Amino acid sequence: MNRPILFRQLFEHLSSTYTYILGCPITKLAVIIDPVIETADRDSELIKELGLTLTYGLNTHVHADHKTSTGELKKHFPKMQSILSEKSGARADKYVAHGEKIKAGNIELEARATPGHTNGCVTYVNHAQGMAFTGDALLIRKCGRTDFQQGDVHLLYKSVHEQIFSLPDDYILYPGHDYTGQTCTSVAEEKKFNKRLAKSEEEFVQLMKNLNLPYPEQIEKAVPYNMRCG
Ligand SMILES: N[C@@H](CCC(=O)N[C@@H](CSS)C(=O)NCC(=O)O)C(=O)O
Ligand SMILES: [Fe+2]
Repeated sequence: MNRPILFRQLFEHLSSTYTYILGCPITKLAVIIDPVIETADRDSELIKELGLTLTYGLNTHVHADHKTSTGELKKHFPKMQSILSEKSGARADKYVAHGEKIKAGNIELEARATPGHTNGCVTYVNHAQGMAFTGDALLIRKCGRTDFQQGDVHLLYKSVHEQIFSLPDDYILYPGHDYTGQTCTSVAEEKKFNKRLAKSEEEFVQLMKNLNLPYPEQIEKAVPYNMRCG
């Protein structure tokens, strides 16, 4: 019998960040995606309760709105290695390139480079379960902003259309944040209903120019911390 993977979606309310745990039921090896410093103890306790050991701590990008807990989690799981894109320019134990596979027992994630929100953004795709972890490249019905950290509106449009919308329609997409209480979406839904990316590139560029969002409250502290502590 193919036993289902262990999967948890966790929320950190100060930055509205989602953290994901994926564990192999046989080897008990696990990965965590986008863990947050404020919830490091909660996450490590849950991982231990599930009988799992962390192999990798993945960041989808260098976050601007919160500090990552990949450094902190190494205190609980000394063999854990942090992972970031080779394009991020930040410190990490291991760098991933486009197309590279990350394995922990029967968990396998394909790293797809999805730059545009930052130049080091990665979407991690679990083909066996039909799931993708998009970080801030794609949020439910919207997307990450492109007005700091080497943001590039044209590149984001290309990344999402070529690397995320090209996945099978029924793949479930798990975002880096949600500010409206939603948890996940699907490729089919976002191709049809995304308020920014379902539009033409020209319309998308205009929309993104006029977002007028205030900078994240923690940006001054979070970016330098995440550059050296992944
Ligand atoms: N108010 C929040 C920050 C909100 C924000 O800017 N979110 C980012 C993702 S975190 S880098 C974003 O890209 N948002 C796009 C959007 O349309 O909401 C805070 O102060 O932390
Ligand atoms: Fe971000």
